[in-house]
Amino acid sequence: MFRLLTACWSRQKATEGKQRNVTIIVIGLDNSGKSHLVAAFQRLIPSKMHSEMRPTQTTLLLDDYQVSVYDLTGDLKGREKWPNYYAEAHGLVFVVDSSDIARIQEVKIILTRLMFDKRVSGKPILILANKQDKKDALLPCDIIEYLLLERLVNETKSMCRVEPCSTIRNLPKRHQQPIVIGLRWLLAAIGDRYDELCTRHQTPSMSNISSSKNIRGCGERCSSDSLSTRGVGVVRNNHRQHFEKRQHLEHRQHVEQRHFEKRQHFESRQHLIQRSLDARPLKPILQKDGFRIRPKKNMSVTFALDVIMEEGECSRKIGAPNISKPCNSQCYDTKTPAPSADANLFKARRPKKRIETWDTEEMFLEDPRGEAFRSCDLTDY
Ligand SMILES: Nc1nc2c(ncn2[C@@H]2O[C@H](COP(=O)(O)OP(=O)(O)OP(=O)(O)O)[C@@H](O)[C@H]2O)c(=O)[nH]1
Ligand SMILES: [Mg+2]
Repeated sequence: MFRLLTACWSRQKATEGKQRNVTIIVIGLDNSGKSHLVAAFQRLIPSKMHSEMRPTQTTLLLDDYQVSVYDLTGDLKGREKWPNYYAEAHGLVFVVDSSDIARIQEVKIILTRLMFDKRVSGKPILILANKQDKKDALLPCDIIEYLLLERLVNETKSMCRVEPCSTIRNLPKRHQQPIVIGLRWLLAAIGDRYDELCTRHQTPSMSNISSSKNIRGCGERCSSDSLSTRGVGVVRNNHRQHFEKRQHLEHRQHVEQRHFEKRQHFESRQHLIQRSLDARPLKPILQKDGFRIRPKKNMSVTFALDVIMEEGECSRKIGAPNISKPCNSQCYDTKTPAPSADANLFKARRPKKRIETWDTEEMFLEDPRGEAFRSCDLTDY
């Protein structure tokens, strides 16, 4: 009995030891389904911890992670508070109402600004194309094309996955699987760069404090030095003045150079943001010869930064110039098996295929000309 208890205790200790604390923020426009998503997390993930300490925060236990999920409101007032959470977050979940085509331009503006924020750039982002149960919902390929996501990923170096889903309760469980699959992908992406992401959210404040201290310390030292040299010969004084003048000049040149670089960086960023915000008409994406084009299969798409990855795997060479292009015609592998049964949902597994299909046959119209997948070829732009 004693041995059994000791074994249990040491196993518990070992589990605690390798558990990682992760912070994730859930954002997106108001009414996109963020709160429903968090409720779905709670329902689908058999976690022992559902902290009710703060209404916006939920704690989940999944695989080796203790995940603090912050559900932030998406109205204008709520959006003002988002930046307070950026530095803290290891990864982000961005929820899109795929059925609200009228607000897709707003989504584009918000997402572009978000991904270009220096506290967010480089962090993994899971984009959930929610409300796929609705008849006119945009598919991931439509959303990717309209948001110019491939370009955004390339320029901001944030790994990204688009997962179609539905968060409402009364749908069959298999329609909610992508939620957990997406979260697993996000956690795996965070786990691969965990130390870097942890230091990153400490670094800005720490370095600010230490650098400001250094500057002040240096200033104090200089003034005391100059006091101590008063009264020494005029020649030495001249030398010193000359030296200080030179130092001052060099410092000014350095500051000007930095201003110039900052300005250049700012201008190029503005240019990129503006380019990304240029609206592209949705009509050609959605219509062809008067027919609404709807592929029968709905699927998730992962953007990596270097090599083509398997689903759930993450890039180790962040910052490499190329990204994989999973969203081209070859990648829409219609033979890919549908996600496995519910029983496998919570097993820590790494499926073989990168593109996950999700059968939405009953939700979409038939494609009368069999041309559905043409509209998804992102290699054209
Ligand atoms: N059809 C359908 N409706 C959904 C789905 N998810 C959420 N909704 C509906 O969308 C509405 C808004 O959902 P919420 O979860 O409150 O949205 P939110 O993003 O938290 O909104 P804010 O907190 O105001 O930013 C509700 O009426 C939900 O019933 C979905 O998957 N399918
Ligand atoms: Mg909400």
